[in-house]
Amino acid sequence: APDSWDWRDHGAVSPVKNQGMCGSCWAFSVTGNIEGQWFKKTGQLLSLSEQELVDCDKLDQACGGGLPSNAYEAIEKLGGLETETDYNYIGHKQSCDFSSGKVAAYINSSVELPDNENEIAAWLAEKGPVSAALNAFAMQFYRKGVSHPLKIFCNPWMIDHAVLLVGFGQRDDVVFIFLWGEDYGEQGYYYLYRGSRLCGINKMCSSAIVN
Ligand SMILES: CCC[C@@H](/C=C/S(=O)(=O)c1ccccc1)NC(=O)[C@H](Cc1ccccc1)NC(=O)N1CCC(N2CCOCC2)CC1
Repeated sequence: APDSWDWRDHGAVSPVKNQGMCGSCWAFSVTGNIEGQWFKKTGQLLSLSEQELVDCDKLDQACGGGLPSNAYEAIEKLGGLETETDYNYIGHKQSCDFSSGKVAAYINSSVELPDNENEIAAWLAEKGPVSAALNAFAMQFYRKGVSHPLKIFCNPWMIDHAVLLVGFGQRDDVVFIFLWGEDYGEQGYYYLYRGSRLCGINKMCSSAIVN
């Protein structure tokens, strides 16, 4: 893997979004990953719909939480994702308003990444931004710089938040974590120390596959 990589420099990451008062991080994590996979396949960066998942993904619990693995399966069954413009974000669950004629991006399958941080970095640099999950405890205190919470405050077995990894290595060998709302952290980004498997960031990395 290269010493550092940042998909924001390569046009694979849409502008920072804000999920509002809805626990839809799982949907944002997955749309961000699929935006990157679609970009890699077509060269086109689309902003894809989280609201479609909140309303139509019956395997997950809308604003009450979800799992990226369920969301990939739901997207395959639905037939794909509409754009943010066609199915815009409301921030609470409504009746499903999906129309297959408006599908802008599809996926064929999904993959779980290994839990080795170097292998995750290599995969990310080659294939695109990665859906990840972690214990979000330390995030609530984060303002800027490289977060290096003590393990006792960030139990890697208490994973409760899904995010999108977009890069690594610019500073103290960190992993960039894309968050929601640009007034959060550093322009909407959270930098976590890489190399100690902090907060379980390595345990649930995944990606959609677009053939
Ligand atoms: C209330 C849900 C909050 C939401 C997103 C958090 S959040 O609100 O975006 C946020 C933003 C900033 C800091 C901290 C948290 N969290 C989730 O969706 C998390 C994300 C996650 C957790 C663990 C592994 C992978 C991904 N998922 C969850 O909360 N859930 C996962 C599935 C679970 N199902 C219950 C029924 O049986 C099947 C499983 C329901 C809860």
